[in-house]
Amino acid sequence: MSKLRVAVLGAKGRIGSEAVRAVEAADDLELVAALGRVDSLDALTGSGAQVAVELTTPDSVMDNLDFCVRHGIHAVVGTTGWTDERLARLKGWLDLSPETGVLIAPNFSIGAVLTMRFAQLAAPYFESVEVVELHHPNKVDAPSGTATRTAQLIAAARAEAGCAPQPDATTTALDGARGANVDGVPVHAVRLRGLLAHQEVLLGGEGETLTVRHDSLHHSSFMPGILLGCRRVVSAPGLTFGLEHFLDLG
Ligand SMILES: NC(=O)C1=CN([C@@H]2O[C@H](COP(=O)(O)OP(=O)(O)OC[C@H]3O[C@@H](n4cnc5c(N)ncnc54)[C@H](OP(=O)(O)O)[C@@H]3O)[C@@H](O)[C@H]2O)C=CC1
Ligand SMILES: O=C(O)C1=N[C@H](C(=O)O)C[C@H](O)C1
Repeated sequence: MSKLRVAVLGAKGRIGSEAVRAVEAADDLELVAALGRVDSLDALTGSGAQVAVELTTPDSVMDNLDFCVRHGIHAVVGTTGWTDERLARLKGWLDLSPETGVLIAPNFSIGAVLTMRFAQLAAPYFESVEVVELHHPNKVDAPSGTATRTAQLIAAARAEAGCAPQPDATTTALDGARGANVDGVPVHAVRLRGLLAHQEVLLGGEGETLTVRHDSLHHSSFMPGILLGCRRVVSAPGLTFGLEHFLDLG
């Protein structure tokens, strides 16, 4: 059986370099290009890449995806910075290339995907919910894509269940003291040397709290999700947002 031809964009970065090794080690995948910021995207078409793994920066990802979709190259995207406006632009490109698939995964680790699912499940049963994400200090964005997505899922679950807005009696606060407000859910971002990628969802009700915590201790935690994304995206045309759609979570 022929191997799936995979390229990595952002190949010298923290996660990109790990992805290069993971693709090289996979029996059913062939690494055909490993590109950095200065390399031409023509290497994608020249190498016959079928899937591009996009692990660059929020300022590069749109141009890279524009190129991939225009050339019918499927994409597995871990890069953050997704807004409604960016998603709409991407969907517009995909409409013109209906056989091409793009997976955007706010987080490729199974533990983080499950954290989001557990938080979504628990959120309607508690009066208060806050998200705390903790990352290495070289991370360019805040809050993390995972924390933003987690808060959006929590807010949607609470709205669907008819929950009242959560109480917050703060009348004075220093700017930022209550974190960022994502759809009504406070999200706090910690940047600390020694950390990699961590998240806590704190839920509080009368006389009890529940904490859902996930820790990525090494970039290897993201690799099974990236490899699964490569294998599945080729038969999933259009936009898939979230790795959970490629997992059988029941
Ligand atoms: N979804 C998930 O599970 C995960 C997502 N991420 C996300 O992935 C992204 C990368 O993170 P991280 O590896 O830590 O960041 P790094 O800064 O370590 O890596 C980014 C790399 O991309 C390169 N780059 C920038 N622009 C381009 C371009 N146009 N073409 C090719 N390469 C380019 C950079 O090169 P240069 O240094 O020259 O600028 C750099 O080597 C972030 O958005 C991060 O949040 C990270 C981990 C997990
Ligand atoms: O930059 C990182 O490191 C990570 N980025 C992603 C995010 O913003 O959620 C995923 C993970 O948290 C690691």
